Amino acid sequence: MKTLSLRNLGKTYFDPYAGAHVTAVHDVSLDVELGEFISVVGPSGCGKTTILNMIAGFIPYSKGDILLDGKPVHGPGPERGVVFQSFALFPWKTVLDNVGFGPKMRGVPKAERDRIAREYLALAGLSHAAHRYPNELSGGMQQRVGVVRALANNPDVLLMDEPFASVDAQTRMTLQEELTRIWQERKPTVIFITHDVPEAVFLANRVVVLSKGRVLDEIAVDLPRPRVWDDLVKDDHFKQLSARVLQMVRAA
Ligand SMILES: Nc1ncnc2c1ncn2[C@@H]1O[C@H](COP(=O)(O)OP(=O)(O)OP(=O)(O)O)[C@@H](O)[C@H]1O
Repeated sequence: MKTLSLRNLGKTYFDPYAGAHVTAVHDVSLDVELGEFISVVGPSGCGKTTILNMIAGFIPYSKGDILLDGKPVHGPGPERGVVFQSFALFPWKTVLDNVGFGPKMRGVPKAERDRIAREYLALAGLSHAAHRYPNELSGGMQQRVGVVRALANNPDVLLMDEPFASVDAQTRMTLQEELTRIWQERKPTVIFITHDVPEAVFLANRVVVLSKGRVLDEIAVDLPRPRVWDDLVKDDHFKQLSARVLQMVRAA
């Protein structure tokens, strides 16, 4: 398991339509501890996805450093798993084979990768769906498969970009509870991007608020775990923390 450091990270894009450079990320420094769960919030266009894509190694950074266990990150790697809003499952593969895909790419033999996939499917309450195809699943189930597919690679760092944005509110709350439960069991380091302030607070140990490509502030979330919505909707401390984060995002 590894720690993640962003040091004075910056990203400038060339915008071909404007014929000019756009600085999406100005100067971001952040140390993420082993097994920490960080939520990142901020107004549209503040650079959240750009930062996540740089950590994933999908796009190069323009300045600064990203260090994973002290080593610079350049390009994607199996120690960093990514979950997007779109489910991005392979439609021609069963759920079991979707989840076993990462281990397959690492050369894990079939029996062992099926065992790994079944273990993760059980963790997400999806054992019954192992032999179905993605188009036979609801949106919430597809997103669960997306999450366990990333986890089946046993990543040190799980990068999540608004993974629950396209499911209904009820399913979303269930997925949030499940994710906190799975995280507590496996303890990967998680960076979770969201527009939803209560979601950010519910999930994280720390919420990072971005504004115009910079870190505006960070708030520690000292709510006890396990976290369940039935308790937290009535919890004054949860409400206060959410209100503080919301104020910051609105001021960002
Ligand atoms: N490939 C690109 N080329 C040029 N500009 C880009 C590119 N990708 C992002 N940008 C610009 O960089 C800035 C930050 O974008 P980014 O998608 O990282 O923000 P975000 O906080 O994730 O936004 P949202 O919450 O709307 O998803 C925006 O001004 C955006 O227009």
